[in-house]
Order: sequence, then C-alpha cells, then structure tokens
Amino acid sequence: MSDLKVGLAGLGTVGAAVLRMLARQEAEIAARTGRRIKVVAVAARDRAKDRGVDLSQVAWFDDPVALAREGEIDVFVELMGGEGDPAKAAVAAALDAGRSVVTANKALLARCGVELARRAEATGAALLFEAAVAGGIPVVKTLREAMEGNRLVRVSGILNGTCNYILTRMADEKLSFGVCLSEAQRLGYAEADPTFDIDGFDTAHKLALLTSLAFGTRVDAEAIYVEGIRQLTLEDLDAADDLGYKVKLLGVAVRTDAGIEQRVHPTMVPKHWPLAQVAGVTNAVALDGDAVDLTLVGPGAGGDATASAVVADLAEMARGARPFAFGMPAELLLPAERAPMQRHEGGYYIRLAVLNRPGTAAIIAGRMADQNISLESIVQRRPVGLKAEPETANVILITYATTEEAVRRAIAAIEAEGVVASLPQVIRIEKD
Ligand SMILES: NC(=O)C1=CN([C@@H]2O[C@H](COP(=O)(O)OP(=O)(O)OC[C@H]3O[C@@H](n4cnc5c(N)ncnc54)[C@H](O)[C@@H]3O)[C@@H](O)[C@H]2O)C=CC1
Ligand SMILES: N[C@@H](CC=O)C(=O)O
Ligand code: NA
Repeated sequence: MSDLKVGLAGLGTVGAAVLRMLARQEAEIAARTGRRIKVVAVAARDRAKDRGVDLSQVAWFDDPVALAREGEIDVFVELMGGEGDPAKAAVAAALDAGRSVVTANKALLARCGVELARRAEATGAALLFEAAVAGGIPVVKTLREAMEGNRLVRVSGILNGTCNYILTRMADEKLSFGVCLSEAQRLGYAEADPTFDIDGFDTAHKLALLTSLAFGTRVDAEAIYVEGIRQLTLEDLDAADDLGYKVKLLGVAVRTDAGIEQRVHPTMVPKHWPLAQVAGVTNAVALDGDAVDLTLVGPGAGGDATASAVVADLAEMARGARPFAFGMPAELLLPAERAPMQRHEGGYYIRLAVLNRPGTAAIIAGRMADQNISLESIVQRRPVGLKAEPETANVILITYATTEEAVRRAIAAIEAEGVVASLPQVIRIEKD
C-alpha cells in the first residue's frame, strides 16, 4: 500500500511531539495499519528550531493555507491553534480539496465544527479531532463508536489539565495561583493565551464537542454557562478541605426536562469520589448512559499525551476509516433546547466577607430563609493572617439542594442590607 502522506501545520508543543512520535513508532504503526505514515510537508514559523527529528527531506511552506490546498498530501494536520484564520482557512481549504484533516483545535471546532463537518462530507473527506478533547483520553472515539447502544444522560468531567494542575498544587502545596499557572505554561499544558484555560473557555469548547457527540446536537458553545477558576483563593480550597470536599473545574452536560444543561464552573466534590482523586494534569470524563456508566481517566494535556491522540487519528485514516465528525451526518444533528442555568439545582458553598457586627448572621439566615433555602451549616472564619478582632469576617454557608435562582436572589438581598464587604464567592457542590 502507498504511504499516507501528511502535511503538518504548527510545530510547537504538540506538533513537534507528533513528529517525534511518528518517527519513533513508524515501523509499528505500518505493521498495524498496513501503511507508513509519512510527514512530507510542514508549515511552521521557525525553520531553524530543533524539533528532535530530521526535516531535511520535508517540503516547507510559509503559508499553512497553501500547504493545505496545494501540498502533495493525503491528510492535513492542523496544530497551530486559534479559532480564526489561518487555522480555519487552512482546515476549510484542505476539506474543500477532499483532503482529510486531523486537528487538536477545540476553539476552532467549538465555533465552526458543524460547518467544517459539512465541508468534509461534501468532498468525502474526514475530520478527526481526538486530541481536541481531554488530550490523550480516547473519549471522542468512545462516544462516536463505543456507546451506540446507549441513550446518554450525562457527560461530565475534568477537561482542562492546566486548571486541574493549578488547583491540585494550590490545595496540596499552598502555592499561589500565579506560580502554578507559570509552571503549567512551562510544562506545555496551557493554551497560547492561558485565559482560555483559567477562565473556563477551553473546558467549554471541549464540553461543546462532547455534548454534540453524546446527544446528537449541533455544537453550541454559546449555550454553555461558563465560570473559571481565577477567583478561587487558598482560603476557599482550605475551607472546602475542612468540609470534606475538593474543588475541581468541571464541565457538565446533562439532559433535563427543560433541555440540555451545559455548564462549566468550579465544583466541590466529596473527597471520597474518584473524581476528587484526579490530580495534576490528569483529566477524567464520565459518560452516563442508560446501559453503561463509565469513566475514562488519563493525561489531558502536554506534548506526548496530545500527540498520542493525533497519531491515533492518523492511524485511523491510514486504515481508511472515514467516520462522520460528530458521529452522524451533520444535517441530522439537531438544535438543542437550552436549559437555563437559573433552573440548576444543587448544593452551594457561599463565602461572604461581612462586616463584623452583631445581627449579621441573623440577617444572612433570614434572607436565605426568605428564599426557602435550608442551610446545612453556617460557619464564621477569621480572615487568614488576622489576629486582632477583625472588622470583617468570612461567613461560609453550605446549603442543602436549592436552585441557582434562589441563591442569586438571596445573595442580592443580603447585599442590599449593606453588610457585605466584598464580592461573594459561590461554588456549586455535587453530593452523593
Ligand atoms: N498543549 C497541549 O497540551 C494541547 C494543545 N492542544 C491544541 O493543539 C494546538 C497546538 O497547541 P500547542 O502545540 O500547545 O501550541 P504551541 O503554541 O506550542 O504551538 C503552535 C505552533 O503553531 C505555530 N503557528 C501559529 N501560527 C502559525 C502560522 N500562521 N503558520 C505556521 N505556524 C504557525 C506557532 O509558531 C507554534 O509553534 C492548539 O489548538 C491547542 O489548543 C490540544 C490539546 C492539548
Ligand atoms: N490547555 C489545555 C490543553 C489541552 O487541551 C489544557 O490545559 O487542558
Ligand atoms: Na482525546
């Protein structure tokens, strides 16, 4: 059989790792798939940089779109990143020319995944993106191929390695947010613009793709309620620990009577839950079907972990597989009814920095009661480092199950009483 000729645009953390992995595994992959996978052309900004492989026989393109459109290739691999051009133009050019595409670019797919899937179908090309969701975990393939017999009810998990790395090191080693983020960047986990990670958008992009694969709906990132981890303090992580929880940034998509609820936010999970044990750059995705519940755990970011998924997609292409990008023809994907976040139900952690005055606790309890919110606990914690009688105190409330709407109303009513000194912290709780 002829070689599978690959053109690769973007030779950064993931692109360079893909080159090295293909070189390392060449014979093994050829034995398994019956074809050699050969990178014959690349587009990269820095020709001089050492990527640990010999690129002297490879054609260089300055313009990734030209590589995608004109390169003598069977498959175009997009590893530049970015939700717009040149990534979008290059992927579209390859698909329009009937060349299959492998990409790790969840930002691009979350914005125009359905459009790109349509382009692929129009020319008979494939669009594979295992690396775009939870790095090395084969969750896209699992949802596309292995859960057909199930009606999925919920898809959830830790989908961002950078955030889980930051939260783990902050909680375990009491390191500052900034130190942990810099380390995640140094290790190649973070996006080129790390605000995508820490403000929750990267998790939302991945969740949007999982939702489409799981529920057969059109990718709809706009429908996702998103909060990141930037506002979390060591004090919150400590308080959660004292209460028997770990804080994780979760992405959750769940069928409800009102439609599909999609949300990304820091979440307190009981310490004994397997999810709470998922540490560092590791990701975990739970797929809850009517017949099978399963959880996939593995490395969510980093060069080799992500390259593993890119190379698996290339091997699938070498075998001749041409699956639909989202598991079914794009025209059959349905628009999903959006369940509004205000109707979300669950427990809540609420930290209020309040003026240290008699009667404040009664005001808080009263406004909560007005909204029919039952409190599991109410604790006053002295702000970290303060020894003298403080002017403000942190009051931490844990609620029993209630609605987002009730919590927001109660907090607004407490703020209106003039006893709150700074913005309240709200963390949703998942319980047994
Ligand atoms: N780093 C990770 O752990 C993971 C990354 N991804 C995704 O993989 C993609 C690549 O990520 P990284 O390798 O981490 O990024 P990176 O920033 O290390 O590499 C991107 C490379 O693309 C090059 N590039 C950008 N624009 C270009 C252009 N116009 N022409 C030629 N080259 C261009 C850059 O110079 C850089 O070398 C992104 O879409 C990212 O979201 C997905 C999963 C995990
Ligand atoms: N920045 C992302 C990379 C993988 O998708 C992450 O940290 O998870
Ligand atoms: Na994956």
